[in-house]
Amino acid sequence: MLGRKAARPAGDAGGEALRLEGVRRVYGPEGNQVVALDGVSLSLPVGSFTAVMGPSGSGKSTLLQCAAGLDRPTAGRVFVDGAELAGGSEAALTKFRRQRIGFVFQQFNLLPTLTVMQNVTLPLKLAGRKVDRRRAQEVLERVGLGDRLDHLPSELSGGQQQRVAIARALVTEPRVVFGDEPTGALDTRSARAVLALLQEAVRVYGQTVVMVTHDPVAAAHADAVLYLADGRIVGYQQAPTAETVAERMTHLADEVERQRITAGV
Ligand SMILES: Nc1ncnc2c1ncn2[C@@H]1O[C@H](COP(=O)(O)OP(=O)(O)OP(=O)(O)O)[C@@H](O)[C@H]1O
Repeated sequence: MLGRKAARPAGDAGGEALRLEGVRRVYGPEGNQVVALDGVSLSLPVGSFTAVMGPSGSGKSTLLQCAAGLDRPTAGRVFVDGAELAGGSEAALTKFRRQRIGFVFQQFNLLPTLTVMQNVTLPLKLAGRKVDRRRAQEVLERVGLGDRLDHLPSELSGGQQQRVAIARALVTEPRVVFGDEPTGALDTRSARAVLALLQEAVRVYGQTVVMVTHDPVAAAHADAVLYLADGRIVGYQQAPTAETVAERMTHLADEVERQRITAGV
């Protein structure tokens, strides 16, 4: 019903969606540098739902930005669906993102003067693709907003706005959808609805999702959790539950604190 990906069963990996090889991101001038990512390598299969967790400042957002082509690594390589997100011009990077990547932000980032339908069809327009209003409507129905097409974002609740943002991220059938704290600004009930939609995108439609979160309950909706500390991957957990994630996060925070004290930082 929703195009070529619709029938892909959950768990039918069908290859690698995202690959990072030795990704490093250093901010700031020589002599005053911050190493935000310190050689991150990972491989995520198509149709996987991964949460990224770690203490504040561990590099989660930087990882997402580098993987999504919103930022350039200082060193290392990023591949999305087998294609390298390489040097090139800003325009080339933008084109790469528009063709292969969807992004959901904490603050929704909808355009306030465009209707729900216009917000959702915008990525198709920007990518120079046919604006298929029927397809956009189907995706909006999927997120439960089929009856709000002509409304402005300001006429919707936060949870509804985030569901529009999810529809906007899914409409181009991107290779990977990235979410940076997509439930961070929502109440518990709206957050649950958003997480259920992301799960459905993965399980029913074979989408690949990578989500940064601080919330163990949100992380437990993913198939696996990647733990970051000081710019490095320090753990990987499959079939997470809110309890096991919370426990690991507590240990991780204690461990990072101990190391910082030992290092005199
Ligand atoms: N533009 C920048 N310039 C300088 N340093 C930066 C910049 N962006 C991030 N950093 C630093 O890089 C490190 C990683 O930041 P990042 O935002 O990726 O962490 P995070 O795990 O997402 O943190 P939080 O959970 O608090 O959002 C931090 O030490 C941060 O201060």
